[in-house]
Amino acid sequence: MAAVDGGEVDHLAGERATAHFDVDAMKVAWAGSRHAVEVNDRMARLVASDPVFRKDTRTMLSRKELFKDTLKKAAHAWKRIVELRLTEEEANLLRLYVDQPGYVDLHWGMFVPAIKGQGTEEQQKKWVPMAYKFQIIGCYAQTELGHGSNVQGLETTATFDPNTDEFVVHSPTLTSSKWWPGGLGKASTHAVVYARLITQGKDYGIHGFIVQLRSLDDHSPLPGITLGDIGGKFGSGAYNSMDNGVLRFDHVRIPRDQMLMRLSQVTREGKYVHSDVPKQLLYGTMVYVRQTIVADASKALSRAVCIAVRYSAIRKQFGSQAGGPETQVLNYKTQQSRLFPLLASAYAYRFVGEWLKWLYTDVMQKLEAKDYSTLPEAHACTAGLKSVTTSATADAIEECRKLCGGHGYLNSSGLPELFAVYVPACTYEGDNVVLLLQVARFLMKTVSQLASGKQPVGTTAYMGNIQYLMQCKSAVNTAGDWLNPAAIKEVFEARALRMAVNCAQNISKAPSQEEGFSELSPDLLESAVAHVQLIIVTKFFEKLQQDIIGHGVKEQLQNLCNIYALFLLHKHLGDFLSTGCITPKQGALANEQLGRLYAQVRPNAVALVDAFDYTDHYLSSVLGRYDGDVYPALYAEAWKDPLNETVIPDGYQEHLRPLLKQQLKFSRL
Ligand SMILES: CCCCCCCCCCCCCC(=O)SCCNC(=O)CCNC(=O)[C@H](O)C(C)(C)COP(=O)(O)OP(=O)(O)OC[C@H]1O[C@@H](n2cnc3c(N)ncnc32)[C@H](O)[C@@H]1OP(=O)(O)O
Ligand SMILES: Cc1cc2nc3c(=O)[nH]c(=O)nc-3n(C[C@H](O)[C@H](O)[C@H](O)COP(=O)(O)OP(=O)(O)OC[C@H]3O[C@@H](n4cnc5c(N)ncnc54)[C@H](O)[C@@H]3O)c2cc1C
Repeated sequence: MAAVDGGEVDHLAGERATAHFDVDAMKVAWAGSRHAVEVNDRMARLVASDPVFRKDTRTMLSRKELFKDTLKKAAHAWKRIVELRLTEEEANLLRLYVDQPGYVDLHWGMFVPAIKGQGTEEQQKKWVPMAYKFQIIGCYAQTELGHGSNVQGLETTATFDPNTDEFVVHSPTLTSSKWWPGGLGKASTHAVVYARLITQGKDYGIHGFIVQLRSLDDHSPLPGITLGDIGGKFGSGAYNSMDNGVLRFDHVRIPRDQMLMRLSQVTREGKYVHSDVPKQLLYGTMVYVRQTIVADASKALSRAVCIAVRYSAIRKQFGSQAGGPETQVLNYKTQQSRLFPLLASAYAYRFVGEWLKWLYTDVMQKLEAKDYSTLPEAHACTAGLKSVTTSATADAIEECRKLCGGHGYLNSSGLPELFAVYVPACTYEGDNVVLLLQVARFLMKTVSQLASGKQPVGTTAYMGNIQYLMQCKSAVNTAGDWLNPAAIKEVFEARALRMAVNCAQNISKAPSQEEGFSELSPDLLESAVAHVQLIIVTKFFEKLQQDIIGHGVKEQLQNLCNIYALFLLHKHLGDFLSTGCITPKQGALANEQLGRLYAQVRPNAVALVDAFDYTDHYLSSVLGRYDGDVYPALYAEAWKDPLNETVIPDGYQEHLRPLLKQQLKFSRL
């Protein structure tokens, strides 16, 4: 049976007509500038119009086919980047819209930044141009079979041999095998390897080394190196396009100058010298990537929300008893109360991601000038925001799948693959719980310094207002009062501070700081989440203070900001009540206001997801199509499944026919 033809109609035109704002101006607010809209659009369309970048049959490919397809796409993307002389910004976007995880992500996302951040100028001059021209392919080999979170616990050794001026890189145990690095399994020729530096008989802890893994002539592993892929991962398609790898070293020798020596050096004689920079700069690449992961969260979340909103406007159920039309599921208040907070979160993460990028750039400039004072805050912000936004996004993608009912479970909805690709973000680049505990540690330090009169700055500046925030009571009296940014900010600040102070007080009752921290760690996690949510809410309000142009755009963003904040208040009502920041009545008023805000978003919902400006190719979802022509597309998609290549399935003769024709009968029948 062939596919049914779809019409040329925009089934969502009615929805688009009800929008109260200028969608093109909203595109600018979302993307950050008119230039960003233009370049995003151009790169997305370039990818969408190129048959090599098709991805509609991806989930049906075998692992080998998928990997080969990824190599093909990466090579083709590079060819186009060179042919069209794309700028770095354009090239990054082109890769983003190709939308298939692969070795290039780690090559550009971690290998190059690691060399730039931790290599000397000389090392950068030698290695970066080769990496930029793809004469070498690199990955980031830190995690081992036995240790990922605990970086200080890594076991791989790099022992200096002064006789030959080389390091001997070795995997002393099974658990020291490098395990997980993306791009390592099959593609990379080089890696930045993290290993314990041993010289003159002393262990100086973890350092980075550039190690060649494969021959540049025939790609075979170099002597002493064992490596391969670690095996299939969660979901079909999805992250299986990536060759996450295993790597073992058997006394592999590398020249001394392949230790990344910007932060510390080993001299020709084997003397260890540490520069006067904080040793945590070794973790700089992780800080950089965590910051990019926050921006990625808004991308992934907005994709899922775009699919769920458009489909919810098309899908109709119930309400036609009198012969009238059925109800669009988007009109159900339950659908709105599940979906609109996710829509608001997508915008919130987009703006906090923008701010985090600014913070990161600012910290980097300060580091260049040898000012290391903002490093702890940069670490806490990147770790905390990475954790909160990825956990919420992973949950939200799954919620969007459910919001699309049964069809959301089909691969052709795009949601299963999006979830499977996205969910490891909660683990990679730092397990989300481990990272939140880092934030909590930073908060406990800040609280303990309050007593000494040290004024907190940046994202913890609110803690300086401790006298007021520990005893204030919200003055909200009506549902409308919750639209006042000051009222929202006050309760979020009071909640975060009171939770942190409670933890600090309880820790101080324990026999030791360490025992108290461990005992209180579940509470500390919640305290860290409260602090990070305050940052997101605050940055959304700050965004609204900026010059936002376009008819109705600011009003829509205000609604979304209020939804984001009041939804969090509703979700974490227990925190706000138990810390005495609000009364149960005020909690109920917040919920009442939320309902009103959802009603205001409803006519704008489709236009608000249109403002993400995603092509159908990037969305890769029959449910999220721009034209809303969902049913013919679903129908056509089914016939593409390999199972439908023949009318009679493979296996009929061996297993179905004998069963159907069997003469044996159960004796009881
Ligand atoms: C375009 C680009 C696209 C990119 C796409 C990429 C694709 C993505 C694909 C996926 C790719 C996935 C790729 C991958 O997955 S790569 C592998 C990622 N691995 C991890 O993230 C491991 C997580 N673990 C750690 O980071 C450390 O072990 C932690 C932090 C847990 C402990 O650490 P440690 O054992 O040392 O102990 P400590 O807790 O006593 O801390 C000691 C002090 O250090 C401070 N501190 C700690 N950390 C930092 C920091 N970072 N900056 C500044 N400071 C820092 C800390 O506050 C404390 O300060 P103080 O309290 O003493 O003052
Ligand atoms: C898809 C993917 C890609 C990756 N790519 C790379 C890469 O390119 N390069 C690379 O080097 N690595 C990579 N990794 C590895 C990744 O960085 C680690 O898996 C991650 O840091 C988590 O470490 P772990 O696996 O050791 O988890 P574990 O630490 O073993 O976590 C197991 C459980 O223990 C809990 N836990 C651990 N420590 C604590 C603690 N102190 N307190 C409370 N709870 C704790 C965690 O919350 C978790 O629930 C990748 C991983 C994945 C899944």
